[in-house]
Amino acid sequence: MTARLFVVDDDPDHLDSLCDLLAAAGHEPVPFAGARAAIDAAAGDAPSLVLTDLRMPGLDGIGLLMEVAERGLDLPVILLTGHGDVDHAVRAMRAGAEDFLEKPYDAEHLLSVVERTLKTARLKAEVARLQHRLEPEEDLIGDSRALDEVRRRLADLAAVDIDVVLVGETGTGKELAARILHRRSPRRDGRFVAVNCASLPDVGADAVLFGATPAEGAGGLVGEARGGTLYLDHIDTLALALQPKLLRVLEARRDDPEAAFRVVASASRPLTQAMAEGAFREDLYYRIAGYVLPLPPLRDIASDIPALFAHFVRAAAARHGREAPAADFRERRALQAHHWPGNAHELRLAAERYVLGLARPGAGTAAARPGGGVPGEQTLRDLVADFESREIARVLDQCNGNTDRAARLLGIPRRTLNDKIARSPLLRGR
Ligand SMILES: Nc1ncnc2c1ncn2[C@@H]1O[C@H](COP(=O)(O)OP(=O)(O)OP(=O)(O)O)[C@@H](O)[C@H]1O
Repeated sequence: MTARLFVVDDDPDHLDSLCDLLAAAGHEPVPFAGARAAIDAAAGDAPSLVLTDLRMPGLDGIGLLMEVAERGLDLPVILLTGHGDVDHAVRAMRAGAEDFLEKPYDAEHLLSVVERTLKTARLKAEVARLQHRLEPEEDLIGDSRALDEVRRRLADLAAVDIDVVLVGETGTGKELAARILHRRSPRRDGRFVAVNCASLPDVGADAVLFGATPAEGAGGLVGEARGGTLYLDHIDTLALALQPKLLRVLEARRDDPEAAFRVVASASRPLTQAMAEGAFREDLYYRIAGYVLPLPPLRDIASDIPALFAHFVRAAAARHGREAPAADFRERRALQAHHWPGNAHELRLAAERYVLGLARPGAGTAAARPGGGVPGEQTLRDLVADFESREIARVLDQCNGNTDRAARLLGIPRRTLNDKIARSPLLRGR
């Protein structure tokens, strides 16, 4: 199977002959005279393997290995060492080299080491992919009507080939929803590649996104999403300079169904707003906004908060090796009364503090909800009385204040109704 390999050597003759050997074996070698250039290119469009000389001026083979590890690049590296360079070879293996070959090496032997390394890397990727598919499916927690609606929409959208924009405040589960879309879509064999547009570097974002060699089409992170899902988080912050290129790549998807991928983009504000401010291109919007799905903030689905909190409590308890405490009625009410500007992120932290015994759920939060009062202090009796008063007020309105008819409709004696009216501050002044 043809593989793209980076070959690094400061000796041009040796570099040429190595590349010829690899090309003759059916691979696609990319030559580099220095380690630095190879690493920068790998960060944009990773090859299947790097074959590098150990001793080079500037960054040497060990330095290259260390940078690969530091940048979290999952790249097998084979080192070519000088004869008798045992110390360096040992250091290289410790630094994470896949293998090393002593010069002068036998061409056959080099090719067999390359093939073996490529095979191991493919197997590792396959195992990771299968493991991912075996992981328990994370689903949206909550059964409020709004969340049910989101769930239904996600199921409909997953089945069809359409790009989706998810709009919601931070922590409203946009990434979770995007992963659900990916998992349930016909393209789930491809990868789910998440790109946080807000944390792309100022310099070099182009290569990270599209690859270092634009002539070859989309490489980089966009290339990795081929056949899968490209999740563009915080797309409203994508630099204007990168937007036309993204548009071109998305348009090119149509020409090559094999390379096609679904775009799921997310934003914390409507993209139409970013467009009106001139921060987002209209043509790109109309390319990706196949369907715009809003995700509700926690304060709008307060009935779901206790279940989500319990989920985070269980996760935090497992992580810290503690018992999972259960919030009591008052605590659950306090949680529901909070404004939760950080939504699930904030709720997760509250759960962690609760598990560690650092704070009660909702402690110091009730007043944070605008106009929310202090429901955390209410008892069940208060809540029932509150509900009863509202129901009586509704029926009284319906009967134009006629207590006889209202008592009949409510199924209680008129005297009882009058008593309740006299005792309720809400009803007394009516
Ligand atoms: N309804 C939900 N059910 C289960 N887990 C949820 C739910 N909502 C959010 N989460 C969890 O809360 C965490 C934060 O959610 P997520 O990262 O999806 O939010 P986001 O909207 O993408 O946030 P940001 O805007 O900050 O990127 C994740 O671990 C996610 O799995």
